Amino acid sequence: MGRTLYDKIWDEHVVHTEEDGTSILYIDRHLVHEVTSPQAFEGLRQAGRKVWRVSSIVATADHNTPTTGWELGYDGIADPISKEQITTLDANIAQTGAAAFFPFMHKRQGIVHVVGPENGATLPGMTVVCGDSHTSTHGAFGALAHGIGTSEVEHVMATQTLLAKKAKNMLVKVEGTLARGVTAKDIVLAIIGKIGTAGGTGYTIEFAGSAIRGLSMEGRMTVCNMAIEAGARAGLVAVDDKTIDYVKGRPMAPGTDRQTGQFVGGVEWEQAVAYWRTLHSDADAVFDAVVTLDAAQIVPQVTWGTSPEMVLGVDARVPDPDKEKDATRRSAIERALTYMGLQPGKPIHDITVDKVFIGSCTNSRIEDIREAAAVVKRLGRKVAGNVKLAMVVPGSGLVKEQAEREGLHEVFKAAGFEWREPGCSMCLAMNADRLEPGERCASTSNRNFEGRQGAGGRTHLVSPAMAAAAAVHGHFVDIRQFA
Ligand SMILES: CC(C)[C@H](C(=O)O)[C@@H](O)C(=O)O
Ligand code: SF4
Repeated sequence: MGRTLYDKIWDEHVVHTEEDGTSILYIDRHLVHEVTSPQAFEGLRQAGRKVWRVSSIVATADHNTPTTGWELGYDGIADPISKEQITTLDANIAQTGAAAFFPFMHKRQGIVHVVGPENGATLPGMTVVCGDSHTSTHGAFGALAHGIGTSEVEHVMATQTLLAKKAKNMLVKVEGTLARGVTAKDIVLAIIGKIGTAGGTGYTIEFAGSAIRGLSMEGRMTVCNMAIEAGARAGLVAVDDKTIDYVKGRPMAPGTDRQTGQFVGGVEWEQAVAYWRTLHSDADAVFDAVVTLDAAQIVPQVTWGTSPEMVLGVDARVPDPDKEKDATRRSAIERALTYMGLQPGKPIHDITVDKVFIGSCTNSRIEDIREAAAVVKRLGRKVAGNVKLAMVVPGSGLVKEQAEREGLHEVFKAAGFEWREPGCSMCLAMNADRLEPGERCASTSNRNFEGRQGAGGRTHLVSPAMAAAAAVHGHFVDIRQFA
């Protein structure tokens, strides 16, 4: 019987399996950030253990880093806890070492899920872990990547392995052509709208079909990023030419000269590519569940509630709980509408916003920034009067640099957006960027839970193009009319 992509990577890394299915999985890449690593490092120290394979670690600071005031250096980190987490990471890496470390303000610093792929730290066929749920992002490269908890971070550091049970295989197939202006973000929100936030629980999801193949690597990362919001710990996309082209010449990829940073190829590269080309599900592989979506039917998506599955097309109206027969769901809708301050039946495009956040590990890569800038340019308008703050937060220092090289920051600044330093920022408000109670935000991030962007804040998840259009119109608009 044929194997799925997930089966193949699993088989390649499993060290031992107990009768009950509990397995020991070898881990190739360990991504580390400042929030979930301090206890792990401390635990190792207390037990007198060393990091098993220092060269598997790639670390950066992202959640707590400020997006302004970098001229002040570390003194610009106002919150003492944030500062402590960032300096603790510095000290821990100074002590243990790492294959690469991009500390606060380093030119390659950024959100760990942007930084990994960018530096070639994420490669096809790898097992990748990070103490962060959105590690699923890296599955876009045909890598088995998932988030782990702090105690598992310590376990991986100590043993280079993870205890895991194999998940079931789910195939989500998106076939056909997207309407103009509809993006990877809309695909993944539509998938979550269809299968729900528990739809992928217990599965590893492989995203496939012509619409997924048609996406850039950035788009595939956006889709895999939100696999966790669909309940799956890992998402995957098969390796193809786009994957290999993206990886080629990245600093930590095979075939790149470590001294000059130039691609030189060679046997290591050839062997890697030959292996990577096997990283797809066999034609006769059997999936435990298959879901299909027609790309042509996907409308730009906007979440209206407090869970990513509470999502509709921009042409829809806020749902009416009275029309929901299931009592549990009815009360969930009622509670969400109360929190969100929305009336049933209100057209989604009439919802006005107070703030706009373009950023996060879902949508802060160069393509996302280009998409948003293109909309701002095309609409030729300034940030609407009712929008108090519209901010663009690049995912990494390299994304920022590239965007500036292309003059995109000028487009934003001229329209009244703030152009910030890289980091997680208002995705989860661990730094100074946050919503005030009652404020409503169009956000390109991945979670719209109560209080996610600040206590009492109201989040609507959208694509970068939709967020940019909402910023200049002051309310949601259907991007297809401008695309
Ligand atoms: C802080 C971290 C543990 C958390 C996660 O695991 O995802 C964060 O990145 C998030 O997005 O909520
Ligand atoms: S950008 Fe948001 S979702 Fe991504 S790692 Fe940071 S806090 Fe988590």
